[in-house]
Amino acid sequence: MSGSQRLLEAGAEIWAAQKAHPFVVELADGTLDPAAFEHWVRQDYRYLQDYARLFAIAGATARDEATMTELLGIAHSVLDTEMDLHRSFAADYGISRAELEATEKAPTCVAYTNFLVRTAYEGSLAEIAAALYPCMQGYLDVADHMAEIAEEEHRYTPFIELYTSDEFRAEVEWCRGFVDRCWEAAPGEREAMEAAFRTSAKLEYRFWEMAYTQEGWGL
Ligand SMILES: Cc1ncc(CN)c(N)n1
Repeated sequence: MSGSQRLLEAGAEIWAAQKAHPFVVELADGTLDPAAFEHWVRQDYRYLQDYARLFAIAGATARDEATMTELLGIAHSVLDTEMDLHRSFAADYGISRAELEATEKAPTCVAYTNFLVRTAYEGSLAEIAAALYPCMQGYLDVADHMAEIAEEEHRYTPFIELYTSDEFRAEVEWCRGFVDRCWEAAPGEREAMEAAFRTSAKLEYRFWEMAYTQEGWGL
């Protein structure tokens, strides 16, 4: 069994919980409270800044040119294509790019981005691969599930379209191969990879919950 399959098996119950989360179900059918979605847009924008940083650091750490090219290409596509979706959703809410950039991170967003950036600086390339994998495969699987249960087009359809697009699917496919190659090349890292994968996967679940409850600091 490949490394990515092993990790996905270890995270099966977290995947199921994500697909059943009310944020996911209500986004799919278009009934999600716009305030919860606005919270997601703002927090995810701040998340993606650090997510792009994770790919950039991984790209700088990689030894071979093909891996560097791919990781730095994904960093660019996050900053460009993916964050453009957020900028256009934000514009619908009358939120400027400067306001998005100035959004204060909620506790879950702090926890998730700190974990990713810390892994980027302190972890091995194998751990970084495992930490970023749930963010890619998780969004693709959740969006595929949304596309299956969505009955008609609505205000959130561009979200489903972006995360089920051929471009995003190809990036996820590459990340899966990256995880598999790290798993094979560094057997001594497998335990650390599984721990990083599970932490990211659980934080993915918590991120839906953060947006749905419009989590703040209460201060
Ligand atoms: C929290 C989170 N995780 C993953 C993705 C997909 N890049 C995202 N936009 N936001």
